[in-house]
Amino acid sequence: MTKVSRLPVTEVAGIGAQRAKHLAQLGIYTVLDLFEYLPYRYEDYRIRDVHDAAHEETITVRGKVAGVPAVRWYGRKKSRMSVKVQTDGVWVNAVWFNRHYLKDKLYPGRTVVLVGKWDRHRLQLTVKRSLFSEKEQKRLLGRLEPVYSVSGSVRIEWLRNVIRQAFDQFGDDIEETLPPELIRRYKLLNRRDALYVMHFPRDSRDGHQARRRMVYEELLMFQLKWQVLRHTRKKRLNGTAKNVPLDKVREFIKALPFTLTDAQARVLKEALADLQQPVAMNRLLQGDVGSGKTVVAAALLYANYVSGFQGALMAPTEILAEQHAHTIREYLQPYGVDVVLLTGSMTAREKREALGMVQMGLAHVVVGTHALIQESVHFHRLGLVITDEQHRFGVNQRAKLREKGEDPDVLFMTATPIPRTLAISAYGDMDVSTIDQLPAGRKPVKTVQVKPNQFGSVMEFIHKECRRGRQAYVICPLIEESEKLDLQNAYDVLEQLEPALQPYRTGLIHGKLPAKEKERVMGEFVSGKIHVLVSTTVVEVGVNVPNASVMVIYDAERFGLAQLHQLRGRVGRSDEQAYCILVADPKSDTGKERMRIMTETDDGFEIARKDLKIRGPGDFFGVKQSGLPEFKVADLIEDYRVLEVARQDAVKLVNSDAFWEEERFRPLREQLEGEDVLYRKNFD
Ligand SMILES: Nc1ncnc2c1ncn2[C@@H]1O[C@H](COP(=O)(O)OP(=O)(O)OP(=O)(O)O)[C@@H](O)[C@H]1O
Repeated sequence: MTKVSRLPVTEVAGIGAQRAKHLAQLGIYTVLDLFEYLPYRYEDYRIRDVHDAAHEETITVRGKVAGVPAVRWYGRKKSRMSVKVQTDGVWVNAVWFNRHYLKDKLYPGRTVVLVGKWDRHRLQLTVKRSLFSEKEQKRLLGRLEPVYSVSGSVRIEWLRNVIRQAFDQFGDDIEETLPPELIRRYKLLNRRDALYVMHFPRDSRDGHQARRRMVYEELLMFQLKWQVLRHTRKKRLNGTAKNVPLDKVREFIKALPFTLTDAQARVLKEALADLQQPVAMNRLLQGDVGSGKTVVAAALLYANYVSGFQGALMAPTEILAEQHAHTIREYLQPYGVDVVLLTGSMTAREKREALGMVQMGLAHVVVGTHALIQESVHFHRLGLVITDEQHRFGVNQRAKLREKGEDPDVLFMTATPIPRTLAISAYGDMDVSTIDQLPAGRKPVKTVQVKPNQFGSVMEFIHKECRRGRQAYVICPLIEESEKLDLQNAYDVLEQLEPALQPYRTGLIHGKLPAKEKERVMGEFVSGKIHVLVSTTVVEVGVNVPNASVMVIYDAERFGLAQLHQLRGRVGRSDEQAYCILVADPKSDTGKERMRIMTETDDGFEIARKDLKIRGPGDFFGVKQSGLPEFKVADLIEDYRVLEVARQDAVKLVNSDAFWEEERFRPLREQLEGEDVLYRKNFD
């Protein structure tokens, strides 16, 4: 049997060298890649009744032209044509943009099929595609057409055809990856049929079955990866059981300027117990914004140090790395711990110096960005690695760092409040600790929503807080897909704010600013020289300036709940009352709901739960910010149960000898192997 995973796409009739190059740009090299290049949605050519269609839904309707089209021109090129079409007893206003040449085809009485976006309030259909000929209608009506993400010179139509062709030629060679018992237990489609139906579903029931199979496969692979890692680590047992002088750690904690909350103390105890085990720690520490994760990290780095090991702390951005270095230094320097910063933007000389310190073990704690996992960094008895905002680091990056030491203890910190059960399922191989309590005396951040035209009163409020010696953040509107526009926008906001905030000083920080400049602006904000910090990107503000008491977020409805909550978490980090002002005029129901939730609750876990309920797709769990892994087919909320089932199956498989030895598991093992070289050695 031909291995479709090894066959180049040029084996498919109609794909020459040139076309193969274009496909390569989409990451498609082999025939199997082609099969696995799944559509991200389907165009639904099943005729719908407008009465049942939701607002803004894309629908296909059949109707009779009931009038003469009217064309309006905007300049010489742009046009808008509209005509009444009668369907299901409703007079729908059909609108075309820049398609005036279709006018002659739209004569009264003609039956047409139109695909477009439905405006339920205006009874209007903005047409995307019009099917006039009977032939075309016959070909498409009633079907679900796959839509692929394509770029460059690859066209969807062509891609569809070659995938069909590939199935004709090689479909039967698609290998089953799941063992027969799992297929039977869950009544899954075989891999070939599932893939075929994913591309060419006959109806939604059909599609549902195919999706079910692909989701299970994807989640099982995901869980297997984790379980294999965990399995090998446990088997090797070569973590180091540290001999932690607990009395010293206790002294450290006693000397802190505050008492740890019960939650902090409990979590610290859990992690300290891990350090003393021969199995390397692999723990997720989740805690709401401002719950005090950093001091727990500091205490652990200290425990690691007094046990005779080097420690590392990895942050997602330079600003955060710098801030952490600063904070950790404040905590640990009095105990003779040398903290060294290592970031990408340091000069060659600074870097060399830092690297030398790290290698010789003169640096006891290294704080940095991704720069930490580069080849040139050689650690000296690396015993503990802590990563902050762990979701920004991929599995491989984490594993790389792990390999640098002698299998160090690893703690991942995240502020994204993922309900605990979901966290345990998603991070299959980790233990989970949760700080579910804020330091005493914290007041909930007072959150209000204002309309964009209330600019004046917002300024007044910032003035008032600044007069009291407090500081403020202003987050600029988010303009997706264009950094340039973002920047322009930020400067515009600054220009508007500066005079309005006189005599208080404003500073701007954005992604494009050189590192040194960022550092300077941040430094001035921390020291209070700048009163109001204007910022474009969310990441740049993952900081701790307890004196800041106001957070203004422009266009708040455009951020997801998780992001909004993160941003709001930048204030309310002391005993003083803090405020969050959401500047928003939401039109959509989701936008309104988000604003309502934000103004009603301050508790991250509660927000996560509520969001799960309303489930704005692409909001909490759909976006990268959520901290959960992203999948091709699976959806963590919808398929949450499958995730848990897959986890249990993966645990059982990995712990059975059959999985490692028997033929029926070979395709699974091979697929895992193909995923990443890092896993390969587990199969030797
Ligand atoms: N037990 C405590 N009592 C009083 N203040 C505390 C306590 N623990 C931490 N803090 C202070 O609370 C502030 C927030 O703590 P920290 O920066 O560790 O939060 P975090 O959990 O990392 O938050 P985020 O994820 O929002 O960055 C800091 O100024 C810290 O000094």
